Amino acid sequence: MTLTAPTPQDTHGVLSPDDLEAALREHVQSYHHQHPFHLRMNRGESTPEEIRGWVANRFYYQVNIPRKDAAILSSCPHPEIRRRWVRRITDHDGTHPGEGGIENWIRLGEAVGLHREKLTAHQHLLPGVRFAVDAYVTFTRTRGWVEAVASSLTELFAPNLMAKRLEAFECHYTWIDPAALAYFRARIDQAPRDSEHGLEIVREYCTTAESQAAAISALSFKCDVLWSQLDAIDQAYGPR
Ligand SMILES: O=C(O)c1cc(C(=O)O)c2c(n1)C(=O)C(=O)c1cc(C(=O)O)[nH]c1-2
Repeated sequence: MTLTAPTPQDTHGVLSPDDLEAALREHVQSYHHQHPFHLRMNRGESTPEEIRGWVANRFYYQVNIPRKDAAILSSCPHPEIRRRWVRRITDHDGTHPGEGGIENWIRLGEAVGLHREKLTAHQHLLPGVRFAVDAYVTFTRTRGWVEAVASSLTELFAPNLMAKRLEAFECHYTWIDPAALAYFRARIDQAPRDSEHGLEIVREYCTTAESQAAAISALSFKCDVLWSQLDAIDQAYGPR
């Protein structure tokens, strides 16, 4: 195979890494921080029942995140990427029983009045949330690993929302023990580290018009996953 400089035709429609990143970042417009359920929650207007419904249903997302990360690990052929990506699994699962993000989420559940056994058995799970989360896991199992990585990039937008949420919980929902908010405190540092890595991968590997379009549509799909979860939660627990 001869290596020649790309002709103008080869690069037609291909974005520079910076333009690709800008196109991805534009998706903040459809991120779930704008969902009416989150807006009400951050204004301090959610009832205890709404908060409980949200915590119980978001638990299904939480427990499935390490499963989708394991799917990405299984299809990624690069040891140097897997070595960094694997950290996401231990962040959520912990390295010992009683540690990690899932356990912290269960403690949040208990602090809002949910029973550990009912929460972990998904007894409160709404069908719309199940379908949305399952669609995310299936996406990462069936698409190429770079597309799956791109779908995680909603985390680019998460730290602002987490910081606002933490403030709202501490200020408005004083019936919740602040120690139970450990999950959100941890994510404020973890999300930027994770999204920086994801972005680095997408910038490096999406070098054709097709792969760039696939990355952008993966992120759009993921915004829909998050939005659909909240639609289902809002419909079940929000004001009529
Ligand atoms: O509470 C949120 O608004 C929120 C959003 C997101 C996100 O944007 O995908 C994640 C999380 N939380 C989160 O806690 C988390 O661990 C997480 C992992 C991922 C992912 O796709 O890999 N997103 C998110």
